[in-house]
Amino acid sequence: MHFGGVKAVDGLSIDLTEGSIFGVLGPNGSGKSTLLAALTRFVDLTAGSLHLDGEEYHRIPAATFARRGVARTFQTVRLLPGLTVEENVRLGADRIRGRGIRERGKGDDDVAEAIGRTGLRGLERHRPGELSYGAQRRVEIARAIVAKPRLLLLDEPTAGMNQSERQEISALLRELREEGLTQVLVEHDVQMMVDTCDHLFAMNFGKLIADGVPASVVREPAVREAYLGKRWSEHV
Ligand SMILES: Nc1ncnc2c1ncn2[C@@H]1O[C@H](COP(=O)(O)OP(=O)(O)OP(=O)(O)O)[C@@H](O)[C@H]1O
Repeated sequence: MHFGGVKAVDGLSIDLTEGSIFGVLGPNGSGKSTLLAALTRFVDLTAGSLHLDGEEYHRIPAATFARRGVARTFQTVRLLPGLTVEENVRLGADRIRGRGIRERGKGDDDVAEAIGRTGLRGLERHRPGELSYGAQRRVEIARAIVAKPRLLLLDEPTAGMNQSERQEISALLRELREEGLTQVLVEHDVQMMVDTCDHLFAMNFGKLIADGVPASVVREPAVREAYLGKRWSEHV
């Protein structure tokens, strides 16, 4: 992924296997969000290819690609303020199945299940503005999982949260993994990444500088130099 002269993601090759949580770690501007955007077809690749179940998908339009079972959450909260929690979550199912939000009834079980799995029961009728920031982020996760994706990409889901809210999200992601949901998680909180992920990819200047078991990756000198040197003491 190049933007003019900026090599946002460059010569990167990764494999995601089913049922694991993959973390992407790297300093600001190292290409993490661009990688997620590419994986979900939000941007076109400059070169290279993407495969899902061995099938190429880098030319499939983003709108139809969502139906292949890939969902994402964004760096900033993107809920519709005028809708209730339940209606916001239902949007995730409607987007995939092409239904209108007012068509009630269908998919209600899925909506209730996603709300339950993300710990939002009792808040269905609230609007996002009435919820804590942590709860708003959980609504986003509920909206992303309501259509039962196979792959969930999360861009800094705990940004702006306190320690206990982060632990809550980490536990939720691990629960979803136990149910078989493969995830790619971008986060700056190193300890959370080590605690949550099965595998880490470390990036710098758009390139992969290390990958493997989280505890080993964060000990690699190149990773510490690129990222942890400055932040390690803040996070661990
Ligand atoms: N649409 C764009 N046009 C031009 N340059 C871009 C665009 N999107 C990203 N970039 C550049 O690509 C590089 C990687 O950006 P990206 O947002 O992917 O990094 P990041 O690792 O997600 O950073 P952060 O941790 O701050 O979110 C940066 O130099 C950024 O300025």
